[in-house]
Amino acid sequence: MNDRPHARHLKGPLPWLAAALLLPLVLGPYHVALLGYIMIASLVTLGLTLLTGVTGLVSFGQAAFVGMGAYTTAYLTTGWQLSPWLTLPIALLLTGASAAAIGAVTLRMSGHFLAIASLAWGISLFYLVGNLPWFGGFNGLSGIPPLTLAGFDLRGEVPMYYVILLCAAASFWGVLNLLDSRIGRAIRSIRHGGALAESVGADPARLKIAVFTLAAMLAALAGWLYAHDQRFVNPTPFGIHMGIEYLFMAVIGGASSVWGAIVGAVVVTLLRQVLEDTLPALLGQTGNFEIVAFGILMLLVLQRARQGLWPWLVERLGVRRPASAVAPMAMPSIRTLPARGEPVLSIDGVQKNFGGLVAVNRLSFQVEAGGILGLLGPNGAGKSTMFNLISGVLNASAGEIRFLGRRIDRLRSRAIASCGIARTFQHVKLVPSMTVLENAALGAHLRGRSGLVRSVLRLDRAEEARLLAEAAHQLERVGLWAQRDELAANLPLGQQRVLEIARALAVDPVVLLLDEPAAGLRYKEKQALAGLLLRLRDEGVAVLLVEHDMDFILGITDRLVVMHYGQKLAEGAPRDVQANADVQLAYLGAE
Ligand SMILES: Nc1ncnc2c1ncn2[C@@H]1O[C@H](COP(=O)(O)OP(=O)(O)OP(=O)(O)O)[C@@H](O)[C@H]1O
Repeated sequence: MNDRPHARHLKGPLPWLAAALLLPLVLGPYHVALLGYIMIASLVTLGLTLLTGVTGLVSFGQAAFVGMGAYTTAYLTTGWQLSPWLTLPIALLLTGASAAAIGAVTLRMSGHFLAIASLAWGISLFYLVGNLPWFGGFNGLSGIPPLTLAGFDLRGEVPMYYVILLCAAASFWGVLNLLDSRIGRAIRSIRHGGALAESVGADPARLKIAVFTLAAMLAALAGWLYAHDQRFVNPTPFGIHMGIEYLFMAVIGGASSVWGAIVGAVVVTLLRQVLEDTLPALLGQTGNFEIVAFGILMLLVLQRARQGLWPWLVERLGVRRPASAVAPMAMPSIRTLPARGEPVLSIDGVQKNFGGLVAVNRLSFQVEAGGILGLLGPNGAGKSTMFNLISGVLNASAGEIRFLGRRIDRLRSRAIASCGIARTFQHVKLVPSMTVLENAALGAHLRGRSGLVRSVLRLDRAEEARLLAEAAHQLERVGLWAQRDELAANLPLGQQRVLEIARALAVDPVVLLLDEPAAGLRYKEKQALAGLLLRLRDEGVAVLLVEHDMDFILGITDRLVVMHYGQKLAEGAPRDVQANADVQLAYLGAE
């Protein structure tokens, strides 16, 4: 893909930043002020990009957080005469803390429940501020002091433009850094189901709250800038209609892309300006007719460019990411593998009921270090349920599961991953918008330590290079090195399964749980996979395999457990199990 003749690469944001620095030299005060306003809006939209486009959480309430930032500084600078530079961290912390509290309650909800909750907090904060006398009610607060720096008064369009530009550039830089980090990859995986993030040891619930808090803090920064730019605040610009307009900006610009935040803010703000100026004259009466035009634009974008204008433009121009400059290098292992033959997983009388259905019925078996155990059974026998019980996606109704003697059947998936139990999924779970390399690096999540702040400030680069080198090593190991810069969505299904194995190997597993890894692979690819699994076995890794391909499973497993209606029908060496009359009747006979 990257060597397509017409492929162009993004030059990076520096030329744009240079242009933005020079614009006030050629534009008049009105347009400089308009640009400042657009950049303030793009800060809120940037937060929404993180929240909605990247993490998949819809919020109509972002304008309320803008208001929180604006009112905090308005109140403290006019009522308490605090310096605006002091009110900035106060506004950020207060809004961040409120968002964390709101997020802890509402982010458990998903889908439309969260969107409805965001409407609720957006509306309540609007009326709360409007009705509190010390915030000036619906008349608002005026006399907000201008920003000053080393004795210089920064009032006026041009000085404020540069302050806003500095804040916006720093925020975009921080968010880009975050998305290009260990934490960023985990955040990007969340919208594809918490099970994926948990399977590599990340905590989706905490990450969601962190993203929500960060988005609210970006909105608060926008509010602080707005208050000192306008020097007057009232509740109107922070109402629910603005919350919806910010969401329009994110979706129209392209909610999954950071640069879409700017495109959306530019398009919606300019369009509103033009429509507000022209529509009353055209229609002969005043009213919020621009909302109708936004609605139509939104429909057009959703019809023609569902991902938003920026991704649409990138695709049309054939812009490609530059190739990754990473060399494969394995990280030191974080665990010592148990001695060959030692039982690592002990399943003891495990049962799982779904209402009246017993999907797994008092099943017992062991998985040993340096061995490949195949779990067989006809459709509906309970194999995937057993997988999900071991990996912590489901809790057992009865029985015990032990890993190296320690009970794990009450642990969550991420705790199980941190023990060194890595898995793939029957229905492939990848982050389609991330490259093959990034998807593999997701598996190395627990092998890094850098948190959100270090990632935002780009202090994680040395660790990040090690994680990517490890991911590259695993891609080389499974035969996907050549595809490292390809988007995961562009791989054929068989290779997507192999990529899941690379991601699982990056966990540095003691046990590898593979759910139908050979499904969709061609003959040669199956042979390569068999070779890889045998090498892993020889290195001492324990492999538990669910597979329907008989030749594949008979060729590589040391032992087989056959399930039927949730129960164990047979266990033993592959050839013995194959010859077992009960198995032939129940399963092999049906082949
Ligand atoms: N979450 C669930 N709720 C209710 N029933 C379920 C659930 N998950 C699985 N089952 C049922 O449990 C039984 C075992 O399903 P499971 O998916 O574990 O079988 P399997 O052996 O993996 O089958 P396949 O090879 O088709 O994937 C089936 O009857 C299935 O319908």
